[in-house]
Amino acid sequence: MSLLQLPAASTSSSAFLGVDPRWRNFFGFASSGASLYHDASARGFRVRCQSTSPPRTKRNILDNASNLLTNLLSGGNLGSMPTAEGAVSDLFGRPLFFSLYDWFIEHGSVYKLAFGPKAFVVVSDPIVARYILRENAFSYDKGVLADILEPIMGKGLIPADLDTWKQRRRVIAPGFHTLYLEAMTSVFTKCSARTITKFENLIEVAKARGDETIELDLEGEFSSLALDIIGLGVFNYEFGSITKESPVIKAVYGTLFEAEHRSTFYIPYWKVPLARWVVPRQRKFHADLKIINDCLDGLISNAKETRQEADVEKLQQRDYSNLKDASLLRFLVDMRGADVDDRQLRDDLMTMLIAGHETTAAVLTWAIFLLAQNQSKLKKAQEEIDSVLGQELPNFESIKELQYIRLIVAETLRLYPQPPLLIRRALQEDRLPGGYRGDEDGFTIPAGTDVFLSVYNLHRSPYFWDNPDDFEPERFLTLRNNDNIDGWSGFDPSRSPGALYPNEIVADFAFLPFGGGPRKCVGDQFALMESTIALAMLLQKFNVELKGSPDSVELVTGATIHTKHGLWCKLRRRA
Ligand code: HEM
Repeated sequence: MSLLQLPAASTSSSAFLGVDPRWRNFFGFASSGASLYHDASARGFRVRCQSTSPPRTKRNILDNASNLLTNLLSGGNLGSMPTAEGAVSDLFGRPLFFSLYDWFIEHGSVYKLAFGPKAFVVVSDPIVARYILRENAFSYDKGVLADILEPIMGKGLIPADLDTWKQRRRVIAPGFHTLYLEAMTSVFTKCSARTITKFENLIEVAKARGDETIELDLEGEFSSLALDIIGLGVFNYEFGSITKESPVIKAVYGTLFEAEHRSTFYIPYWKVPLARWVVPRQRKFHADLKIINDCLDGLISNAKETRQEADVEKLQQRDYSNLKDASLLRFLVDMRGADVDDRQLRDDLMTMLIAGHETTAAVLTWAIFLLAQNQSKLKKAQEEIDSVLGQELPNFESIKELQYIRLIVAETLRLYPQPPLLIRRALQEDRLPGGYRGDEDGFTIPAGTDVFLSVYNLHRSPYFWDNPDDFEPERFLTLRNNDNIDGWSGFDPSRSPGALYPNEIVADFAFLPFGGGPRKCVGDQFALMESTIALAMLLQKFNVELKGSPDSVELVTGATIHTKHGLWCKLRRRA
């Protein structure tokens, strides 16, 4: 087989960008541009809007052009690195991360994926991942991911330049302190209870027709639940999306849809001059952004008007039971010495809204998908829930006792990591260490090289996991210690004493559900507790089966792995 060649531009809607539509899903590793959010955004509305993203400067354009050039040139300059040669058909009809897995098995844990002169380094190795994410983290930035997200998240933590990131991370991370997380468990419980009530009401209606079972798209329901939770937890805003649709909710879905669409395109079409005024989808996107930004601006100005300044240590000791607003925004505004302009705050909030919404919804979706196919494990989960909770609601303390549910959440993240790939770009020439299965001496990569860290490959690697494709939450209790692999310390829970959930430290970077190193997810504990509570409350009340066969649930990926047509399930009240 020969190296992939870029096909010629076609005459389709993408043609004005010079991109063959067959290549449009390349960067986002998607098999389809369609998504869960399509309907919500398609029913959107238009509002005349002002610019909400930073002005395009000559400098920006030059930087992008020079990045692209460096990257193109680096393609042929990766020395002796094994090269994946695939057929174009490998890229279509299924998400690219499946092909990246096949090439990993064939070529080893560090290989070059070449597309004509363009090349990416694909890493599926814990030693190299640890090096890039932790040991030499500041020699890499987010590369193409930042290009895609910057118009939406501005200088929020994910796309931020290093200086801004350092400043904001220092302020935001302490916001996720223990008392805040404890206060959040009542938000998780309250919102999950609303979802449960909705299902119970639907079952009552079904009963009136003589039916005990309802059929519904749980992915859609989890998306609403996660949106309501992130709104309350991050900026004390009640989306109420479980029961209603509002312009702000529509705008959030519209923005998410566009973010996903952008992540599935190779060329940044949104940077084409005048596109935002001429292309209807771009106009709608900017209108949606304006609606969200207006809403966030209102919340920020309210929070500032009621500011009660205090030192960070004092804020972390607040009596949350007496606070009307326990949100992260309250914390960020009240923190002494952390004054920041409204625009930065808005970028922070927008980043957390997007980073914390779809990811958690995806965890719940795939957990149910896996459990529905493993009814004995679902029963085991329900037995634990019955013995820990009975008919009571969960709280902060019960999370500690819901061990099996926590392991289900971790195992779901192993099999369906969100996102399946982490993206980096080398800021300078670097020497990657030898991996466990690659070149002993490692490889040199030039500045500008785009690196894909395949979390999916790491999590399903036959070299680190027994029966890697099987759903076995229990595996985390008996992980083998592969200390015969040079440079990798194996699995060892004692490296992370007190951790409630398996993490990258325990696995020495063979398990990366939230990344690792300084850019590790700042909301990991929030998300894990949210998923544990929502799952426990659902299984406490209902039995779940898939409506169709597991094979009929098609996967698509943008930033996260989700289904093409929803996760249609049958729900029945437990006796
Ligand atoms: C199950 C749910 C979640 C998953 C799987 C997840 C996963 C991740 C991963 C893998 C990263 C690292 C990305 C990289 O290194 O390129 C990340 C970063 C981040 N996540 Fe999460 N996340 C989740 C929930 C949340 C929540 C609930 C929030 C906020 C409330 C959040 C906020 C962030 C932020 C701000 C970053 C950027 C951190 C930085 O660069 O300093 N995430 N997330």
